[in-house]
Parts: sequence; structure tokens; C-alpha cells
Amino acid sequence: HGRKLKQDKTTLQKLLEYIHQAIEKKDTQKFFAWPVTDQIAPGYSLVISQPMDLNSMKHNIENHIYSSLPQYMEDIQLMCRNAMVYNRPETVYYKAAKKLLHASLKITNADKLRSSHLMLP
Ligand SMILES: CC(=O)c1cc(-c2ccccn2)c2ncccn12
Repeated sequence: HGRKLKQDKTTLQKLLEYIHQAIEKKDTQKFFAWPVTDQIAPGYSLVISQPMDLNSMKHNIENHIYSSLPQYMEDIQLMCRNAMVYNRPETVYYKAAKKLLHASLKITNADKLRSSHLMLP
């Protein structure tokens, strides 16, 4: 009937979804929620060869693209680095990217995850 069956989530997916929603919450101005378009950022696609955004990452989690937490974090770092390459340091986007990267590294820090009872002590 074309109904999409609800796939059971793997343990890694549950961990990545928990981390992902915590990172999404840090993106309060939603600068990283969707792909950056050439309309809002002139010449973006000429400067940034591998774009990344939080919605694309959510799909990657659902489609089992990530096989580990470090692999997921590589895309967070790519997304923030793109913003720090395209935008000048004095812009809100550059500053937001730097802040989001630091917040993400804190969220995924092993001790922090252990204390959130998401990983074995
Ligand atoms: C992430 C990024 O580089 C970005 C997000 C945005 C953005 C995202 C949502 C709403 C408005 N602007 C943006 N605008 C101009 C130049 C760069 N950006």
C-alpha cells in the first residue's frame, strides 16, 4: 500500500538522533538548518565544494550513512568550516559557526556523553 514501514532504529541511530537534536537546539537562529542557497549567499556554490546542513545530516542518520559518532562529527565540522570559509570573521554567520562547533564538541565529548547516561560508564 506504499506505506513506509517504520524501521527499528539502531543503537547508533538513537545516539546520533539524541546528539543531533541537542545540536539543532544550539542553532537558535536556524542559520544551519537548511542548505545555503546562492540566492542568500552570492557565489556560495562556487566557493564551497561540499555543502552540509543539519537537515541533510538528519536524513543521513535516518539512511544509516554514518557508521560512527566521529563520522557524524566530521559533517558537523564540515558544515561549520564551510561557514568560516565563505563568511568573513566579522559576520554573524562566521561567529555562529564557531560557537556551534564548540558547542557540538562539548555535547559529543565522551565524559559529557557518559554523564548523560548515553554511553557505557
Ligand atoms: C551558514 C551560512 O553560511 C549562512 C546561512 C545563512 C542564512 C540562513 C538562514 C537565513 C538567513 N541566512 C546565510 N546567509 C548569508 C550568508 C551565509 N549564510
